[in-house]
Amino acid sequence: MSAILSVQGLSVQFGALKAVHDVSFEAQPGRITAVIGPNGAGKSSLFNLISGAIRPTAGSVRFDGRDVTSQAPHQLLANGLSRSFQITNLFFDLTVRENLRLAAQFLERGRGLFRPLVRSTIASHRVDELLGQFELRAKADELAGYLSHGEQRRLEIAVSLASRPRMLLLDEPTQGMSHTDTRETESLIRGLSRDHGLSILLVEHDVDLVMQLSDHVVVMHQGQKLAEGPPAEVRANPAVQAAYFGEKH
Ligand SMILES: Nc1ncnc2c1ncn2[C@@H]1O[C@H](COP(=O)(O)OP(=O)(O)OP(=O)(O)O)[C@@H](O)[C@H]1O
Repeated sequence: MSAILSVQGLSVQFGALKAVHDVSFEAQPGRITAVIGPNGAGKSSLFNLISGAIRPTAGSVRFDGRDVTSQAPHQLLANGLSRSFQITNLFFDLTVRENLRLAAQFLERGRGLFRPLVRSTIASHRVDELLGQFELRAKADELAGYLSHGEQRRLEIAVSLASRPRMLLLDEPTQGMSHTDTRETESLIRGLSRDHGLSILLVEHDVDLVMQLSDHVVVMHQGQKLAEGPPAEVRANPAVQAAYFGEKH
């Protein structure tokens, strides 16, 4: 199988600090790949490098065989790579439906200015589909700002998927969630991969979540890749235990 995402020698330096140093890994299509590591390991910086928020000092990011290094988020989206932050993509003073509608409008790009009816049907259909898939139909006409935290995170993921990307980058998708919301989000993410064939890269500090959810785990430590492999193998790695799991207990 050829990788959908390939990160090669990626590095970023803030002053003297090598926040990410020479990190390489691949993510396979339709699989859930996770990046974990203790506080300050460089996870967020790596996420920002891949999602185009910051530029690398060295290295490259290839998506679906194409060099996308330093591409802006909207260019990445046009190439099929979407990212979901922690609720920051939402407009709180718009309804759930309006938030989805705005994101789904991306599907109508390039279809010509003079075909408003066709364009509107495509976006409406996608909104309807997402309301059902993310169990937000009952909340469709509520303002996003009035939703519970868990519902907002669900809407945020739905917004990220509105344009039908092939890969989704998730930054700590369960941060600040209740236990119940975390379990629901976990099964939602699993469903996106298993039932919809979506490729997912998630950056997460919740080790238990990562171990249950991921097909492949990349462990970061002090800006570098410490290990990678299937969850059970990574968990059993003595270097990982010392650097990461050791810290937890
Ligand atoms: N824009 C920046 N300017 C300067 N230093 C930064 C910047 N962003 C991150 N850092 C530093 O780079 C290192 C890695 O930070 P990063 O946030 O990537 O780690 P992390 O693994 O996501 O940590 P956490 O789990 O605590 O969020 C840290 O020492 C951090 O202080």
